[in-house]
Amino acid sequence: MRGFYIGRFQPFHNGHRNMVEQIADDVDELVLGIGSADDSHSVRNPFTAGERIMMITKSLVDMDVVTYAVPIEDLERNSVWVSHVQSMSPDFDVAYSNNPLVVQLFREANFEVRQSPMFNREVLEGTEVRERMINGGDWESLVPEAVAEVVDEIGGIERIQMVSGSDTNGD
Ligand SMILES: Nc1ncnc2c1ncn2[C@@H]1O[C@H](COP(=O)(O)OP(=O)(O)OP(=O)(O)O)[C@@H](O)[C@H]1O
Ligand SMILES: NC(=O)c1ccc[n+]([C@@H]2O[C@H](COP(=O)(O)O)[C@@H](O)[C@H]2O)c1
Repeated sequence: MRGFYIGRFQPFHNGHRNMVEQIADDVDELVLGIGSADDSHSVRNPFTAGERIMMITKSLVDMDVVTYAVPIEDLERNSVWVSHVQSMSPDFDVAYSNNPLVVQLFREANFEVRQSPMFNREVLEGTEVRERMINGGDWESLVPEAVAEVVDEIGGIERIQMVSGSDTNGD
């Protein structure tokens, strides 16, 4: 059985990793859809699709499940978004999400959707990780070690601090 789990993963954090560990109990293979793949260099979406692929691939290298990271660009039309996802992804049997719009769109397209509890959501939230990156807080403890290494390699902290200080970051 193959599952599909979409997120923006800006960045991939320990809540996402916990969700993948739980999903791995259900499926043999998992597609990770990298949502808003066309967006980067903004406060909400600082990292490119390619950078997020590196974070995810390196964070999941020890997992006993075959994973595929597939970039999915945003569309103006929610009504055809699931078809768009299917056009970019390997076939899948079940979709995983805790995002109400994503759940609704997949259910309307007759997919089975599974949700999970939120893990330590007070801190395991992309917005919190990005705020700590901007403010010089401890963001490393909220992400897999591999993500911290990728952020370092790409100069991610310098970038997010730069776009947060700009008035053209779209946020
Ligand atoms: N701590 C968590 N535990 C379980 N699921 C999570 C957790 N954080 C995010 N998710 C789920 O993972 C999916 C992708 O989330 P997303 O990439 O938007 O992260 P986020 O932490 O919600 O980020 P942001 O604050 O940037 O919106 C969504 O279905 C979201 O509900
Ligand atoms: N019309 C669309 O393009 C559409 C609809 C629903 C979700 N999405 C994307 O799916 C992803 C969902 O991930 P999150 O749960 O991280 O918000 C986001 O990148 C979001 O933009 C896009």
